[in-house]
Amino acid sequence: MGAVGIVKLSGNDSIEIASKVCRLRSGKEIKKLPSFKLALCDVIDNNNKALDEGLVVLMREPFSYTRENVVEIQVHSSPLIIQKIIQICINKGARLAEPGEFTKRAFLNGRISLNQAESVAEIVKVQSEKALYSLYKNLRGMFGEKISEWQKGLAFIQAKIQVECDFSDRIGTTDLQATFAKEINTIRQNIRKQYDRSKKFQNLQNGLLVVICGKPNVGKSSLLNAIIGKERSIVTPIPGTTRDAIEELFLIEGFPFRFVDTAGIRESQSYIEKIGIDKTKKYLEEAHLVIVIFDQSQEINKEDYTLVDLVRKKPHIIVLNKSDLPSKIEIKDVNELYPQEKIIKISALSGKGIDRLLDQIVEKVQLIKDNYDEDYLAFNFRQQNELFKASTFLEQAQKSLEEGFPIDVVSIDIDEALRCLKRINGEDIDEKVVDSIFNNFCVGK
Ligand SMILES: Nc1nc2c(c(=O)[nH]1)N(C=O)[C@@H](CNc1ccc(C(=O)N[C@@H](CCC(=O)O)C(=O)O)cc1)CN2
Ligand SMILES: Nc1nc2c(ncn2[C@@H]2O[C@H](COP(=O)(O)OP(=O)(O)OP(=O)(O)O)[C@@H](O)[C@H]2O)c(=O)[nH]1
Ligand SMILES: [Mg+2]
Repeated sequence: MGAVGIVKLSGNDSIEIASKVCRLRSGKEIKKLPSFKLALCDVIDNNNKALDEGLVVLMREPFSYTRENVVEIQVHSSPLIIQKIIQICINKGARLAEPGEFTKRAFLNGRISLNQAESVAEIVKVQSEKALYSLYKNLRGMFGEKISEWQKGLAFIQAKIQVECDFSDRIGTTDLQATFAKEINTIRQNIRKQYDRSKKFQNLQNGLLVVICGKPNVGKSSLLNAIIGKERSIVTPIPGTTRDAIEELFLIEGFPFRFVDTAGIRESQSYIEKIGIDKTKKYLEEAHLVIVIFDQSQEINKEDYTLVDLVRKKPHIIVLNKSDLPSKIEIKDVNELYPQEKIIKISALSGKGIDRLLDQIVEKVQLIKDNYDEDYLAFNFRQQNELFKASTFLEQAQKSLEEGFPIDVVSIDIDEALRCLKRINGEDIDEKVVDSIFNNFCVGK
């Protein structure tokens, strides 16, 4: 396997510009090439001198990425060659694409919705395998389909409410109003569920924070190194070695985890060590999961106890390290501190038990295995916010119905909710918002 470099041109003049840059080996004219058929060519500079051989392909409007005429020139992927070709294309009348411009055109020309376009931006920076499969579904418009389904449902309820409003002057709660309220609630719950899943997923996407803590010298840094498989954190027999928190990203079963090795917690006189310990406490507050380590070759002492309160409210895993040394801790003593916790024996030094610990981490972060189904999601704050607003408007509509408010009031809230859903797909949206979305893309997308 290998990689090639591609220079992509889109727009009315793209075929003409490409004809001046590429000379087909067959001697034929580029503009006569059929779409989607590669042809061998020489790339020529401003003096008609060939600088590389390449393959060229036309994708004629409207059947292209942007729905405009697109030409791609595939060459050897040397930055110098690519740079030169770009310069030659500019001399022949092309200009550099703005960040996200190809995808923006695909959106403006109606090939994809805004939420599909946004998934392209996410795809290029994807960190976890799981996210990849979800993003593919967004890219293929499955989230958009779901939104349309909700829109249709709401529009239908809206119409039924209007009919009711025109032909009856009943005010006050009726069976019919209760039915409408129930129907709205069903859609609201689906929207809310999608919002919650999306938020949860964002946590996964950013990497779940797993904080390793324990008193000094128990083997926290050794454990971090053992998990990630490299000597990232300094290990010495001197208690108080780690001062600053050390963070490393590591994938388990396709999900990113941010593992943090922290300064050992103890009463310290050292100014620097105190700063480190404060940082540990901050990390503990943010942690999604805490790994508490004991050194089972030493008896439990009061420093171990100080940790109990700090991690009580967090999901945690208890680890007895240095299992290769004679044991001085009874499991039942640790159980007294952390009732109901399964205790895992490991040796960070030999690596024994680390796999079991990783399994336990995945199990502990339950949402990964159980609640995650590789489905389409709202991937960014903009989309999540629209879902949240839509569900709030529907809650309001439902309440108004249940409390017998005039039908117009209900109608306004449903309209607002519909508008939120529309904006996710990019309808009815401010041009400035569209610009700011695409400005955050990288060039070439
Ligand atoms: N060489 C190359 N590879 C690439 C891209 C590209 O632009 N060029 N893409 C850039 O992101 C992605 C692929 N996405 C694409 C999506 C649609 C079309 C396209 O031409 N669609 C037409 C034709 C469909 C057909 O013939 O089946 C269409 O939808 O009408 C091209 C690329 C990833 N790989
Ligand atoms: N025998 C044995 N020694 C270990 C094991 N894990 C760590 N050690 C040793 O214990 C000492 C302390 O290890 P570290 O990983 O630096 O401990 P720490 O918890 O990060 O210590 P501080 O950063 O000082 O809080 C080092 O000498 C390690 O080699 C183990 O599983 N078995
Ligand atoms: Mg350390």
